[in-house]
Amino acid sequence: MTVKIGQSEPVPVIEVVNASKRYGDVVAVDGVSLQVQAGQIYALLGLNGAGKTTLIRMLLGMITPTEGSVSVLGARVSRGERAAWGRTGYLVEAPAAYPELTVRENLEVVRRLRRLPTRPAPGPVDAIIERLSLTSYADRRAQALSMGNLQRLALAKALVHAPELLILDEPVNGLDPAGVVEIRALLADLAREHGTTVLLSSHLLTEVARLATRIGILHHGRLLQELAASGLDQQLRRRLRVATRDDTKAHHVLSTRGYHPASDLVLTDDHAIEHPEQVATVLVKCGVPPVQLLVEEEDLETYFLRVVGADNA
Ligand SMILES: Nc1ncnc2c1ncn2[C@@H]1O[C@H](COP(=O)(O)OP(=O)(O)OP(=O)(O)O)[C@@H](O)[C@H]1O
Repeated sequence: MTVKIGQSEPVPVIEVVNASKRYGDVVAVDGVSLQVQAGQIYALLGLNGAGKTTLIRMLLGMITPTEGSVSVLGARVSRGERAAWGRTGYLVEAPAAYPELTVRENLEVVRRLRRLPTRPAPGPVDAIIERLSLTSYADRRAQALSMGNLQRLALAKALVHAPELLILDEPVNGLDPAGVVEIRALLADLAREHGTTVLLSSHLLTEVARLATRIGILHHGRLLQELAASGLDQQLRRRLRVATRDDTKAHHVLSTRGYHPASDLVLTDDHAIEHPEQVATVLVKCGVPPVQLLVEEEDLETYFLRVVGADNA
């Protein structure tokens, strides 16, 4: 799926240009520019208060930016503008449903609002109930659902009209591990098989790394970094941890051979990490053979905290 204007090049499904949102002294979103291309799963990653929800609300026309512009599916977003509504599914607040209505009835309300036909069988409501594993809950009232199933119902409501673009604020909140895996598979399948573009927010890099194709790191309203999820591995720092029976001597030996060991014999020199066997050889030759040589890799959460500069907070 591509969005085209006349004969020109495909335009991004989402385009944010220098968008800011201020609330008095608080700058919730600060000069953000980003593009999301068709079929991407773009994750906005940020700690609490980073500005994710504010940016998502801007995309949906719920908040007007103080500065800059936001376009979705080729149309400039402004308050009351509904052009993209029929082609967009979204989940932005805590999952809400009519408590007295059943799962099927809740979805039926959305079907009517969106003027979707009931045919061909099974119809959009039953199809989405099955797709989101809600079949055994279809006749249960929403008020009797667990948090996870309520979240699943909210996703079903966002998907019932098979949107081209799906915008989800923290979509796996409240789901158990099996539910997280299921939603991840569903979103990946939507992007891969149906070309659906997904923009989601999360504060969990580990989760996002498994799901997203592109990641934008937001902090204090600013987009600090954007990267392809496939390039994440190269961003993770590595180091070589060495242990010997005489670390003081080993430290001296390594320091005089062009390495830069920390006091606990951790090396961050590239050539040490690439060639730990050379470190071992030096130590053996100088009479302090290593009892341990371990290349350690930064985990994803540490990387994220390093990028947002909060690791020492
Ligand atoms: N209506 C508002 N009035 C004043 N400040 C606001 C308003 N909405 C958001 N903010 C502030 O803007 C900043 C960004 O909030 P936002 O809800 O967008 O962050 P978030 O990344 O979605 O956080 P969370 O993960 O906690 O939902 C926060 O400091 C928040 O307190």
